[in-house]
Amino acid sequence: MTSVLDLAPGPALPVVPVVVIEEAADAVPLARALVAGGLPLIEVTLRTPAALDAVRAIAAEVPEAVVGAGTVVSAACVADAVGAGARFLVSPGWTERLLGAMRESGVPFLPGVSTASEVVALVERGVRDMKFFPAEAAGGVPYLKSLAGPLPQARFCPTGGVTLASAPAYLSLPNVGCVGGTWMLPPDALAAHDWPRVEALARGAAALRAPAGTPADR
Ligand SMILES: O=C(O)C(=O)C[C@H](O)[C@H](O)COP(=O)(O)O
Repeated sequence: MTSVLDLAPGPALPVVPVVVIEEAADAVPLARALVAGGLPLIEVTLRTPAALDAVRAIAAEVPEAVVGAGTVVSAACVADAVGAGARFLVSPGWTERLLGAMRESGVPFLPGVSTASEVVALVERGVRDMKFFPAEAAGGVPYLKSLAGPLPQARFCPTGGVTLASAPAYLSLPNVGCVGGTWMLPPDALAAHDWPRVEALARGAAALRAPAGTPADR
């Protein structure tokens, strides 16, 4: 199956913006700002009542975006997200049941891990791409560096506490395909509908170099 990391058109993307949306009406202008800034792969977290409507609106009205769902923590979330038009799924963790539902959904998925045993268990189940969450709190760059030795087959999207300043160190690691974060979507900019600011922050994130050797570079 296609990896989430390979979904966006064009060159490999260094950053997946993670959206926490309060107002579904903001979804389309927000997605357009992210796309204009160069971040077409958009993860909408299912944390707010507006999330599914936001996924639906972006899927219907922003064809340049590849919208997915985050905070997918149950089989019901998988069904809701795919039903709303999510083209990929991201979870902060995983269970056998959730992994089964994500596999059956037919769309690419990134299950979350924060320990070596969880990585081994996913590799054992044929999953190579995973979210490393919560990246900073779980050990950050040194932790991922340590995993690359014994588990080089796993490729990570570190998310959780990652910033514009810390992203380059992650992106320089051989086992990092991209990073996820919310820093290009400050709550005050969203509340003020300051889409030019979101676009500018997205542009800064998109300008971070995608790691060499990510699929689009091969
Ligand atoms: O909701 C989810 O599914 C999550 O796993 C958590 C998010 O990926 C992080 O909360 C990212 O947020 P920042 O730390 O602000 O970059």
